[in-house]
Amino acid sequence: MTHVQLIDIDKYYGGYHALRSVNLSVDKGEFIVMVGPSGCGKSTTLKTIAGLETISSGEIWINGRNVTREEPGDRGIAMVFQSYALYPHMTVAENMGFGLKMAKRPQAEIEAAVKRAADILRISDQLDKRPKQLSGGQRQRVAIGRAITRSPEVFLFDEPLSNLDAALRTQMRVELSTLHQQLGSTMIYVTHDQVEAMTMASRIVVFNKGIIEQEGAPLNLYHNPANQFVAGFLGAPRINFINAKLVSLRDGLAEVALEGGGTTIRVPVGDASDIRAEASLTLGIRPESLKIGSSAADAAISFDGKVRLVEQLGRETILYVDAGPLATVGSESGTCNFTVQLGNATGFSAGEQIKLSASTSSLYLFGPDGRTISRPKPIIASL
Ligand SMILES: Nc1ncnc2c1ncn2[C@@H]1O[C@H](COP(=O)(O)OP(=O)(O)OP(=O)(O)O)[C@@H](O)[C@H]1O
Repeated sequence: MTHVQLIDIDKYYGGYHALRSVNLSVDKGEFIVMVGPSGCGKSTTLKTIAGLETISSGEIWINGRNVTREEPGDRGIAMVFQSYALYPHMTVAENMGFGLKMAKRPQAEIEAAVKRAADILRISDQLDKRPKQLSGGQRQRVAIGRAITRSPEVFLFDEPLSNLDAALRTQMRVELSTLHQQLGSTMIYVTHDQVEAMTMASRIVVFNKGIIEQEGAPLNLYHNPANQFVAGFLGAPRINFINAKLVSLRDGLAEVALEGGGTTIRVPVGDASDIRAEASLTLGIRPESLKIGSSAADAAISFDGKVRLVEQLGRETILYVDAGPLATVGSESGTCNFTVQLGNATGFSAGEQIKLSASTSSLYLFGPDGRTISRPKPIIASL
């Protein structure tokens, strides 16, 4: 059942067009995570749902009701911000019960709601403390508890974990996912953190310059990006892009010349009949698809490189490799950098010469307009 619906939302800040015809349907109980580069309109979208920003045109529906012109307090939502915005002079219990007190609910109901939320968030022993006596993680739990006590129809989260250290963030991520399972509420969540997006979302929505580029289940977006922007945005380390040119296109097979490398490869493509020879294309190779040596099965592309930096993370090893004349996109100062992600590989050192290869079945190809025209074949596990 559709729970939150944004219909053709446009938002101008003065002359600046911050949201451009945004359409989004959120089902009851979904966990939507909105991602995108800084300034792309994520927070604005969240604030328009909350009613903290008016929209220039379009409609917002929550639970079958057109709330476009309703006050924030009447929309049945609760929002948790990056800054916890707790009242310093109130106890934890008073902070958590404040919304209900303002709504003039009976004291017994407030106490029961605070107790329930505190039990869920495991802060029952902190209720008499003041915010300054709490750790960052505990404060954020109080802020979430304040949202829970109001039994909202929809939770909105604006980067709620970004002020916490890495360990606490991981813990809170698990707790928020558990909370979502327990409450079964609709949650809409903005983050810059890829891991949060990939692990918490039932659906990720990728924003760019005020539009939605693509939405879908996390792994589906990762494996089937609609375009170069989404492929470049999801994935850490980031996908490698190489400039290329279309030589010819025949029987669904594109002959593609890699710029600078003198290498020509053949890639099966989907609908690319509108693309002419000599058109500029971009080849994409995920860091985990690059193999050392020419070991990639059906190695379609292989080249020599020099290791510039080795990052050993225990579970995995990341190599940053300069690879001669090939023209990678987005690398600093015109150098050609490839990122290679290996399992826990030891024995590599800066300055070392290596050979890299990738198989045809692991390549992405993007058209002149950025649209995905070829993507890796899905791996079908043999039983
Ligand atoms: N109150 C405002 N007045 C004018 N422009 C604004 C206002 N709020 C946001 N903007 C502009 O609208 C655009 C979208 O802002 P928004 O805060 O939604 O981005 P965001 O995707 O949440 O970014 P970030 O990830 O950096 O928080 C930005 O270019 C921003 O500068």
